[in-house]
Amino acid sequence: MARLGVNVDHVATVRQARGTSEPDPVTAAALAELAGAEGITVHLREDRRHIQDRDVELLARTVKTRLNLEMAATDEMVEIALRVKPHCVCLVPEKRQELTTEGGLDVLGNRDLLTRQVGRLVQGGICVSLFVDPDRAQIEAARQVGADYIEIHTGTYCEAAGPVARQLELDKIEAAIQAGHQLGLGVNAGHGLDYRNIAPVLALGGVEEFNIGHSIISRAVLVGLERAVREMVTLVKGG
Ligand SMILES: CC(=O)[C@@H](O)[C@H](O)COP(=O)(O)O
Ligand SMILES: NCC(=O)COP(=O)(O)O
Repeated sequence: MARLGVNVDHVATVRQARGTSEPDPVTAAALAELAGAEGITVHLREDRRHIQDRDVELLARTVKTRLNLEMAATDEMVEIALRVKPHCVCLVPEKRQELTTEGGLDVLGNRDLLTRQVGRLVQGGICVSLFVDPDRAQIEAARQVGADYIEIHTGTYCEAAGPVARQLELDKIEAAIQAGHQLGLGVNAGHGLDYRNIAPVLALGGVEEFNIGHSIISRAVLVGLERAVREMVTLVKGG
């Protein structure tokens, strides 16, 4: 049975919008684990737009399940990972202007860099995953550069308009899961998954961990709003 890893980046997005200390993604991670999450994911972006270094350091000490640190394959990030020792690092592409990750890593085009950075992380005892599009050539290259896992980018499937396009993307994900297994890689998946679009991907089987963030944090804001308002109404009424 697959595991759920909860990405708490967007708890930090709300905190950073005010520059205060709340809501704290470290507290959110603990609540996610209490609710049954079997992993916590954070993306420490080079521009520090949401998750901060302090979050990663505290999460590395407090997460009781598995901490999956998403990051670019830069020297700065590899040095942070080697110091804080998350259970797993997922190397992802980053562009300064993007709103969120727009695709998988070009492993084929960055073999030398990735071989070096994956090697440093593996030597440091950290399991390494590469965030890739569902593309056999990229998955083979992930194996060649020494990754333990791939995380299949599901964003294109999630955004596909109409059943034909969506089925096409689902077929690519199915082939990618098979390719990963044939090559002896662990297979995770994520990006853009929500309460509706996850079912067909789950039905494919073969995915060890789903990393999901935006849809869970968005839903938490709405399902938690009524209670939060009631608590403030009680205070305002002097209750
Ligand atoms: C790699 C991936 O698919 C996501 O975790 C993404 O990197 C999240 O980044 P944002 O939270 O900044 O959208
Ligand atoms: N790696 C995918 C992830 O961590 C969560 O992505 P999203 O659900 O926030 O799109």
